[in-house]
Amino acid sequence: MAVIELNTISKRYRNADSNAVDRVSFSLEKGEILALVGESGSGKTTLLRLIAGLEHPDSGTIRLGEEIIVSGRKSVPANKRKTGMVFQEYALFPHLTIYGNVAFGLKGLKKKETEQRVMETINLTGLKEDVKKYPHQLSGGQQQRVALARALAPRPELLLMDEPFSNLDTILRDQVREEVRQIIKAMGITAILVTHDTKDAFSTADKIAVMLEGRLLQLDTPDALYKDPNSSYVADLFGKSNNIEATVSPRGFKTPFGFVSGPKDCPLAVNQDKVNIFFRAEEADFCNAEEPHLCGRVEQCMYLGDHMQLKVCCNRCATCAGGNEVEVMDDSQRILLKSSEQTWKTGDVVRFKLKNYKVKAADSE
Ligand SMILES: Nc1ncnc2c1ncn2[C@@H]1O[C@H](COP(=O)(O)OP(=O)(O)OP(=O)(O)O)[C@@H](O)[C@H]1O
Repeated sequence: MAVIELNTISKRYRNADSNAVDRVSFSLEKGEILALVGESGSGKTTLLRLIAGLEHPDSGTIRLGEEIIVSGRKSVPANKRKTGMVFQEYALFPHLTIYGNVAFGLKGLKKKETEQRVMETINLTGLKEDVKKYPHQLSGGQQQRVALARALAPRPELLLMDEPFSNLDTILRDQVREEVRQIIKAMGITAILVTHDTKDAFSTADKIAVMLEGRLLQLDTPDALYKDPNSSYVADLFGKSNNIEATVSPRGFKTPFGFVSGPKDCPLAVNQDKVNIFFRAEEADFCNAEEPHLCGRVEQCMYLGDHMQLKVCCNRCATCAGGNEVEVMDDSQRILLKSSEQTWKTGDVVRFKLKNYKVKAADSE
């Protein structure tokens, strides 16, 4: 059984024109980490607060473990829900030691049990040397671990984290993400984190939910979201993508860059004349003229340190000297390719083949 299950949860703030959270449903299995990503105002924090019990939805139900915690007017109070919360600014108690901070949420346990639980959690989070220190004596990364230990000490069924890495500098952030993931995984806890940063989501989460205007656009594994996004919004959120128009023919797809051989059992190809071919820059391989290939001309080269990014125009575009016909260029006739070679220049002919691509309905964008 899923640890947490949301069913068509909606929330509209007083005097607002639209829902901050709009009919969101999903469930998570034990030990899964979910990242909620989306632009500012998309409803991520509101959704987290609804799960934590800091807000009440207008409709929908939430189940945590075996208990329905939200349904109609029923709402289990926040302090009775088996959730732990880590806030952006950590919210540690400055007058308490690390031990005191971690022990804070363990009221009700006997002294010996409390001691055992605190030390167990402190060991897991690598804070053993710091138990007697105060928060101001610790680095940002260490404070983050204290906040995590404090949330985990009561052994919640669900850990909620609101922008947990945003106070850390870039180098520390990479390290802390990894540590946080390892700790959560070691404890087998189900977790939801809210972040603006797609790198946080990719490196920490097992699944990512993309939100826009209160709605859940797509919830999938990082790999599936990257390689098979269900909308151009999701595709562009995780890096530049190529989405070229194509016409279906018996053996494949005619694109402005040439012919792409079709997979044998492509369901879209049967019923549709026009489709989109979707691929990431790194899913194209450069090749020579002897192999079957797609072809275009370099319109712009960008040196990006570890690779060159080539903006490539199809041969039919107005800006390409080699075009037989002049057409008005639209975005579908420009693509991005990645190259480790640094010898490209504007106007060069580029031949490439697609290692991977997805066929999408032309009207799916
Ligand atoms: N307490 C509130 N009262 C009224 N409106 C609110 C309140 N909190 C959030 N909102 C509105 O609800 C919508 C969703 O906000 P929310 O904070 O959940 O988004 P978010 O994705 O977490 O944004 P951010 O990344 O900037 O924190 C926004 O339009 C916001 O202005």
